[in-house]
Amino acid sequence: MAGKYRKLLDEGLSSLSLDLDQGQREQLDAYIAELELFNPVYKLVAAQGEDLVIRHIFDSLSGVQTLRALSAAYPSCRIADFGSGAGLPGIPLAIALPSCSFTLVERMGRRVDFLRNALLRASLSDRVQVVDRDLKEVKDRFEIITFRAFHPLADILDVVADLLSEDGYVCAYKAVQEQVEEELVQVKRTCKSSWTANFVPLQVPRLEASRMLCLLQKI
Ligand SMILES: C[S@@+](CC[C@H](N)C(=O)[O-])C[C@H]1O[C@@H](n2cnc3c(N)ncnc32)[C@H](O)[C@@H]1O
Repeated sequence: MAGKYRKLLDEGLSSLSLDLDQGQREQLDAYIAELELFNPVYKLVAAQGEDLVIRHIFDSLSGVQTLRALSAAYPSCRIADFGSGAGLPGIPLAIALPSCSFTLVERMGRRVDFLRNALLRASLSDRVQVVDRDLKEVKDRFEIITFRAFHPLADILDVVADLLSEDGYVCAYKAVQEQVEEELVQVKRTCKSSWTANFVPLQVPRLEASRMLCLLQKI
C-alpha cells in the first residue's frame, strides 16, 4: 500500500536531513512495496515491517550525505553497487541522488529478476541498470563503488581496483571500526592494490547498532 510507512519515513528522512520531493517519496514507496511483495517468496532480506524500513532503507540512506559530497566532485558520476542483492544500498541511493547514474551488479538470477522489476515499478530504469553477472566479468569504470554485506575487503579489492576510476572512491557499508581495521591489515598482507582508508560514522535512525562507511582510495 502506497504511503504505508509515511510517518516512519518522515521521521527517518528528517533525522538524516534528507529532503526528498514527492516524486522521490513515491519511488521509495514503490520500492518498499516491491520488497514487501516479493520478500516472502524470494527471501530477499531478513526483516519485515518497520524493521525492514529501518535496517535496510534507513541504513542505505544513511550514506547519502557522504556520497552526495563525493559525487559533486565529478562532472558526471557513475556509481556501482556490487553484490546489490535486493538493491541495497543501490536503489535507495539512486532515489536520493538523482543526478548520478547507477549500475547494480548481481550474479544471482532470481535477485536480478527482482531488481529489474523493482526498477520498473519505481520508475528508475532510465538511470539505473542491472548487470547480471559476476563482479569479475564486469568491464567498466565507476567514480564511486558501494557495497554492503559483501565479501571481506581482502577478497575483492584487487578486482574492485580495476573497476574504479583513477580518483574514485570505494564506499563500503560496514559495522564496527575495529573489525574493518583487521580487514585492512589483511588487505595490506594479501592484495596487490594499495589503498588509503577513512571512516565515516553513520547514525541510522531508530537503530542502536554501530554503522559506518569505510572510504577507500587507490594509492
Ligand atoms: C549478503 S548479500 C547482500 C545484498 C545487499 N548488498 C544487502 O546489503 O542486502 C550479497 C549479495 O552479493 C551477491 N554476490 C556475491 N558475490 C558476488 C560476485 N562475485 N559478483 C556479483 N554478485 C555477487 C550475492 O548473490 C548476494 O545477492
